[in-house]
Amino acid sequence: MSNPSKPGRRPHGATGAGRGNKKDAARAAALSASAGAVRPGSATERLMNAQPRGSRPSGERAFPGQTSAQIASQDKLPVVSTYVPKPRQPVMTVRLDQIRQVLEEVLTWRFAADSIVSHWFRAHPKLGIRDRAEVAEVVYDVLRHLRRYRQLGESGVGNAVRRLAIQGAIAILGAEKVRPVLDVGELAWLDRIAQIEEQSLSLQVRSSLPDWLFDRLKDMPELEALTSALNTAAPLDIRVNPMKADRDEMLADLIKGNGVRHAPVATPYSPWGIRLKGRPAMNKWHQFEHGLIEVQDEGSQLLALLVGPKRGEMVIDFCAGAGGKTLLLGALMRSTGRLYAFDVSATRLAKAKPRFARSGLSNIVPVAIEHENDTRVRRLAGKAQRVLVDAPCSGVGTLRRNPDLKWRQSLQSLQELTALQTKILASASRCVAPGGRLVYATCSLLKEENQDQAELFLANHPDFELIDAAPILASRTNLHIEGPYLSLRPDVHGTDGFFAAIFERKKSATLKNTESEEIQTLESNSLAETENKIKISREDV
Ligand SMILES: C[S@@+](CC[C@H](N)C(=O)[O-])C[C@H]1O[C@@H](n2cnc3c(N)ncnc32)[C@H](O)[C@@H]1O
Repeated sequence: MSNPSKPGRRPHGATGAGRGNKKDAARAAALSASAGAVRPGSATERLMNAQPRGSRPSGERAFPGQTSAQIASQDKLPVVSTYVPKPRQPVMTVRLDQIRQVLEEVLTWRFAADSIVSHWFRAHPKLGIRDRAEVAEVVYDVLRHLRRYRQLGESGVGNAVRRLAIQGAIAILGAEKVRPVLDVGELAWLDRIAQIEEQSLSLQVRSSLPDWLFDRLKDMPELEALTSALNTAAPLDIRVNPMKADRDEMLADLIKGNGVRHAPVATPYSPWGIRLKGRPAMNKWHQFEHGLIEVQDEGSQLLALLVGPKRGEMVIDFCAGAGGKTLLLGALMRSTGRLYAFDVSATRLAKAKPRFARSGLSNIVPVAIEHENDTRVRRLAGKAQRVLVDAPCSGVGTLRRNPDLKWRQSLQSLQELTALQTKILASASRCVAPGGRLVYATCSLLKEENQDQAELFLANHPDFELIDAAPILASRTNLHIEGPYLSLRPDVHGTDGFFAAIFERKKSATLKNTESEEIQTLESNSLAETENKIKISREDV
């Protein structure tokens, strides 16, 4: 953090002695007023007597009898400043206050934690990289352990958010750095909570889960391992662009180049993944700028294998968002065919555009739709060989990266999300051609959003059948799952929590009346005359 009172830093406007600018006289006057007795021959005395350099005729010495070496050394006098430092606060005092400020914003839950943190950093541009990292890491630690920290904080006094900041700072930065800046009351409180046995706290509190979420996870096997993994920061997974790079070559390049400090290793399952430690500023790497690599969790990479798009096909990424999965699908299609990237959020699609540009893909058609049943969706009824629904979901599988989600979601939002997922899945399924596949995916661990949705879909869509994900993955990776669904867990697979189900539209399926009517209407509206009689141009979709 920028601190004007730091030793060695010159306050704004202070210049080196002997520079001879107009401020020298005033500075000398100030010095004489403040310095008291000036030691004869000292640097201060020389500074006070020095003429501004510009006023000295060329070649004339400042003091008769001075050698040129003495004059030269006079130009290198130590910095003397009129700055009177305020009593300095210890760095940790400032840090705790910064963390408290950010937490107070985040805990309103009005916006996602990552946007609040970035916004706060933009408002404090003088913070250095390390300052930012410390603030962000502690804020995220507090979000991960909020319920436990709140319970332990109850026995303290004063500002409750500060007590959260203290617990987070101790966990991330160490008690030896934090304790020296605490007051007696805070130290006594810390000593009291240190006596509490961790196991005496309920599992809900220990794992810092809200009740609605705990109730839904509690019957999962190895619950403590799961919750502990969800409360641990994730590594950074990146993916090579198969159109432009080879994973092994990229790995070698990173190991000897800009990735060396982040211990890059191949991800265990995805053929395109590389895992990095820490938080590299990867968006400044030339490999990123040239579209050779992208950030993508290994679980998301595996989804593309389940979709399995081929060259020349028509494929729809129904909830494309910022295009993470679209990019890999497009590359697997070798930039041929047509890949529609639908989303109701034009803002998210706009964020995808620079990624599409970097990737070098030319087969992607981004389309901002009004809702899942938009006319532009209905025009594609029965046309697509592959449709991916990466559905909006609770995001419980991504708590390692987005710990605020567990506090920002609720039972009510979960119910709204599941209703939306059902509707999106039904609409998207209409786009699937007979014999084509629909992949439904979430980054959730919750049965309501996963298995229950898959079963409901199958019950309501007898023209679709479930395809086992296990052999598809076994043929391309060394990931062996039970099937028929893909369920990934951070504690077992080292990825975010993911779910995917594959449905195939029976070859014998005939388009439902409503679907054929939609096509006929569109044809009679003279949108026809392209492949399969329905024209969906890049412009009009
Ligand atoms: C899990 S995110 C998708 C992430 C994206 N596939 C990626 O890999 O970056 C879900 C997306 O669904 C979109 N969405 C929400 N409601 C939708 C709807 N009714 N139809 C289509 N997309 C919708 C959201 O805007 C959001 O971008």
